[in-house]
Amino acid sequence: MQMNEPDTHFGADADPDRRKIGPVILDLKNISLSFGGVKALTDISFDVKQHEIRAIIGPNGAGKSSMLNVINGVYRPQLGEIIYRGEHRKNMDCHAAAKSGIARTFQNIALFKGMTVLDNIMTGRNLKMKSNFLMQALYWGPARREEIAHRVKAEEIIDFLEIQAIRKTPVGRLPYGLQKRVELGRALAAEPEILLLDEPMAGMNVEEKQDMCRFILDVNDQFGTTIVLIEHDMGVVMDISDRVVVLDYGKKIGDGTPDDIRCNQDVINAYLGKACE
Ligand SMILES: Nc1ncnc2c1ncn2[C@@H]1O[C@H](COP(=O)(O)OP(=O)(O)OP(=O)(O)O)[C@@H](O)[C@H]1O
Repeated sequence: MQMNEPDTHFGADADPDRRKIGPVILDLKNISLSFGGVKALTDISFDVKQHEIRAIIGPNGAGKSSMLNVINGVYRPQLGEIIYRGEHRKNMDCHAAAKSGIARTFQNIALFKGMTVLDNIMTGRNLKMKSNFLMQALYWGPARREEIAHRVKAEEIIDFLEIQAIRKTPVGRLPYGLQKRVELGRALAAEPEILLLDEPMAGMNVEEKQDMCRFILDVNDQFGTTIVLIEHDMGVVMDISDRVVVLDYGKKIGDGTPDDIRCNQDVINAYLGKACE
């Protein structure tokens, strides 16, 4: 498969010293996942360090989205182990993963198109809400105070993502690049420790990609959020990632810094298509 050429520099090269990369917080060991006869992942191991930007790349069907789905508990691997914040599990549980600080965006935008930007971002606060449905329906004392606090948080995210002007606009009316930004906002509303981004730049023009890169780097830098992202644009991947893991037909064929990956012959053969310069 042919990827986009690195047509621009996306700035802010990952600098592990400045950004204080921490210890491993997520360790995936020997993960295998099949759907009937289809082996989506075979014996995959890699880890994610606190505060790093970790990319997963590979051709279509390589197993990248399946890997994110294993990390946030949507898929349960048949073999392997996941160690998250020191706790060993055979698989993650979707709700527990979200509660314990793993948030996600999707390849195809998954927002409520008829709802405003603000309300979509508020849905990202759901897991943090303590008041029950009845209290919220009656908008009673504590529920009211709680909602105000959550709205303040949502507004902070809106300011951070520079989308104040569209906060009351229904999401379905926004151009694609802005919808992707709102989806990032909804994931940030959960105040995640690990943010999983599935092709955050897909379908964007160069300017929109530059904006999205800046926001991803700022989230990582200012909030200390660890980021795991799937991306096909190699210019973006090589510019913003600390480490890259490469999948091909469900197997791991490379793992290392962007420079290691650029010059890895298996990765060149399977995906990059040309030797490093
Ligand atoms: N729910 C599912 N049921 C059956 N097969 C699946 C399912 N999810 C993924 N697969 C299969 O697993 C393999 C890996 O798919 P996956 O979507 O993880 O790849 P990918 O690297 O994310 O591809 P792309 O870059 O096209 O999004 C494919 O053969 C796919 O058809």
